[in-house]
Amino acid sequence: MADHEDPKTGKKNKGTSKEVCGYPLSIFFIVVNEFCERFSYYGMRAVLVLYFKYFLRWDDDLATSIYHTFVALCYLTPILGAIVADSWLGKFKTIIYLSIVYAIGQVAMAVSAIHDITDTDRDGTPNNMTFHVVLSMVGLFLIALGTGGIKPCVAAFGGDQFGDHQERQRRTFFSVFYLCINGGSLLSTIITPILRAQNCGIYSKQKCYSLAFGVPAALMVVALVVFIVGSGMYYKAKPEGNIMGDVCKCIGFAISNRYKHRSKQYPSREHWMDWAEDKYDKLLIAQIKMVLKVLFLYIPLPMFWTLFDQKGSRWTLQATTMDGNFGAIVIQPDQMQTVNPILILTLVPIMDSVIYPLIKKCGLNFTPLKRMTVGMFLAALAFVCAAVVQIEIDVSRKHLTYFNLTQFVNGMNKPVNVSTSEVVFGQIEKFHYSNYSQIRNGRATFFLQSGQLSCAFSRDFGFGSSYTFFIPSTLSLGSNCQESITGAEDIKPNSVHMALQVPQYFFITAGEVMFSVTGLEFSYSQAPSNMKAVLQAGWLLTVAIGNFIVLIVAEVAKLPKQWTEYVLFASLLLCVCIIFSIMAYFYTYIDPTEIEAKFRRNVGDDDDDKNDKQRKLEMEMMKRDLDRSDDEHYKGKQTKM
Ligand SMILES: N[C@@H](CC(=O)O)C(=O)NCC(=O)O
Repeated sequence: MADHEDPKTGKKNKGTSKEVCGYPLSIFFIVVNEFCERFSYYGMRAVLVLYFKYFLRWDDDLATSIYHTFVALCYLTPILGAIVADSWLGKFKTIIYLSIVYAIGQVAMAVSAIHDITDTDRDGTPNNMTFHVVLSMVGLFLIALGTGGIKPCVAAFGGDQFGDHQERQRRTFFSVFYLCINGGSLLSTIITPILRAQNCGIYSKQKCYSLAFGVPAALMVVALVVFIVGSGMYYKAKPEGNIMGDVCKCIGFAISNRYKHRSKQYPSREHWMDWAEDKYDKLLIAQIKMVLKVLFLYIPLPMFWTLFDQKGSRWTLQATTMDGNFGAIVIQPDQMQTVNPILILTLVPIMDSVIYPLIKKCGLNFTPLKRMTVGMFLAALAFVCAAVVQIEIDVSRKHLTYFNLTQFVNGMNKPVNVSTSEVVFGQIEKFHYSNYSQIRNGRATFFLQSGQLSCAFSRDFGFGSSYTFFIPSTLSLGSNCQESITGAEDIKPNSVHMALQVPQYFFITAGEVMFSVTGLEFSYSQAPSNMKAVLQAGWLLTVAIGNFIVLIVAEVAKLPKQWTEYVLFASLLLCVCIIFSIMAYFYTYIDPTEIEAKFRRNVGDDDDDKNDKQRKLEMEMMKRDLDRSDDEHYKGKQTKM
């Protein structure tokens, strides 16, 4: 669809096919697409670490490492997506093609979690683990490519749909978009752990990871279909050329040119990027300088993500050693992650409409960089809370899992069959015992059958407990199993309650609102008009690096106690927070539009009747303006930090 220009106002009006309440109708499809895609991503991610641990039977460290490698990959691929969209396919086609790759990846994950495929001896465990590992790794790679690749495209594609006369609607769209992300994440993080906790299988029943991955796969297909249905209504901007490539080439030229002219006989230039002036447009150089200033500030940021993304790994594993019985409901360890989107949905409006205005009323200038510093501090505090909870668990804990394990000893002189509605213990020979089997938390009823003898008994199981039940030799027709069968508690249930994780979730989410939401807006406001995507990709790269840091620190530190690792991460972030606050203090806000306008006025117009000397003088003044960042505009105020 082409741009339409209002002949009276001269304003651009893009997606004019249909409008609802001032919004282009096409936006509806994009918002629904984002909701389904985030449901798919967060739903799969919520159960991932438990899939590694309990299905693939990896230890905590390997599970955590692969989890963070995957998340890191998801945030490395946005660069790829941005390049493909900008220089080749355009956003629309990139979203379509990569969504297909994404959906295939999700399906591969779901198939990899079907234990029956390789369970040749039908004992409930896969016999060819390599098949499951390889298929799930291929699936995760495709998902990372898809989700990361479309990430910088979808929001920007949504923004493209608005005409110049729809500024207010465009702003609202971005807020709704963020709420949709967290709505999708909230729902999926509730639903997929419930699906995972079901028992399913053809030959034997096991935890249903295939369903927990299958539903996100289905939602990704829905996301794709919804996006395609809206196809006829979208405004599809043409690819603008590979701006990232231009930026890299320009920087490369500046460095090599500087190196060529390293001898003292050449006068030095004010900024090293000025060495690119011999070949590149001054406007492009000015824009790159703005980007580099922000990228420099990004250097300490990965540490925040290092802590933030551990809620999906270490914190979920921590929850497996806790008691999730909340009375009316029983919370699964992976469901604790829902606390984050719930708090996001409440904290974002509270911050925007109450806290920030209140701080402003108190006369404090709570600039974006100050907010981000406070956000980092809150994340460090969250890890201190996690360490305290961990100490509490270590003191009370006797074992490492939240599953309940049960075995039977048959004291009778004949075989007996034991089962529940979900688990089959099978036939236990006389004077023999069964293997341990996993039993769901809460009340379970066991059915015993031996010849004419048939009876049932029920017991309550606390999180993480383990029992051995004795079937007495005296058990006979008409016996009361409820009274005759005795049980010994091998392992006591977990006693530290999952509610104790709420403070750490509160601090990490308050930190996220201050750090992440503000950081996104900061990156957008400080980026030159044609490099907003470059800075978004740079911002997402900090998430990727943060996840790699988890791997490095966990590998290098190899701390014996989990709580000491939490304290280590909190201390590291605190140090980084101090460094960032110093860097932020020296940062001065710029108004990219103003700087660009000055350059355009003075550089682009060759027909200008100013004489060369005058123009040169003005250019020098502007360059100084930029290098010293004299334009300390932030929302119309002179401000530092
Ligand atoms: N708060 C997160 C969602 C979550 O962790 O459940 C968020 O908003 N992330 C941004 C995104 O783009 O996914």
